[in-house]
Formats: sequence, structure tokens, C-alpha cells
Amino acid sequence: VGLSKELELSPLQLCLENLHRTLQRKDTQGFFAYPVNDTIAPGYSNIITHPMDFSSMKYKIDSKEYHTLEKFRSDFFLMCNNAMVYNAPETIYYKAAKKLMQSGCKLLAPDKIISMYRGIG
Ligand SMILES: CC(=O)c1cc(-c2ccccn2)c2ncccn12
Repeated sequence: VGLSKELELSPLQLCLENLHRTLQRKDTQGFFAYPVNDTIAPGYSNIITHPMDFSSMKYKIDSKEYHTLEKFRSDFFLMCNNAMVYNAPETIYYKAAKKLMQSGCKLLAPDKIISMYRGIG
């Protein structure tokens, strides 16, 4: 039921859901919504050893795989970095990743993370 579902989410999870939603909203073209596959990106799985995308991050939040904000933060930067490794600088994907990373830097700045823990703790 609705309320009991809500209560299942720990304070950390609520914080992670919030950060995830805020960051995903910035991906207006949806380039980072789902795993990149080799059909749309030839050779992707040979070049990128640790793929990451917003849907995988959401799954990790819901399955309580993130025990700290730092783990969530590193997955977010992994996702952006992968796009800046695979795609050439002049591509729309590289530019979108760079912009998304800049938003993430602000939202996930260490001092912001600390104040979030203060808020949770
Ligand atoms: C994130 C990324 O590297 C990416 C997303 C996509 C993408 C994602 C959704 C729809 C279309 N393209 C993509 N296509 C070709 C090469 C790279 N990409």
C-alpha cells in the first residue's frame, strides 16, 4: 500500500531518490536514461569496461545497493566519464556528458554531501 511503501524508504534512500530525480531531469534528451548498447554505439562494450546509466542507478537505489552517498556520486561521475571516453569531444553525447557532469559537481559537492548527512543523521 502507498504509505507503507513510502515508509520502507530509509532517509538515505529518500535523499538518493531526490538526487537521482534532480540529475536525470537535466538529461533532457534521455541520452543517459538506459544502458548504451553496441548497436547504437559500435564497439562500446569493448571500450567501456564499467557501463553506467540512470536506470541502473535507480535499480541500485531501490535494491539498497548504495550504502553511502559517495557510492552514488561515483556511479554518476562514472556514467558521465564513460560518455567522454567513448564519444569524441565534438559529439552531442560528449557535450551532454560534460554539461551533466558540471551540474553533478554542484549538486554533489562534498560540502553539500556533508550537509545532507547532517540533515539525515
Ligand atoms: C551516453 C552515450 O554515450 C550515448 C547515448 C546514446 C543514445 C541514447 C539514446 C538514444 C540515442 N543515443 C548514444 N548513441 C551513440 C553513441 C553514444 N551514445
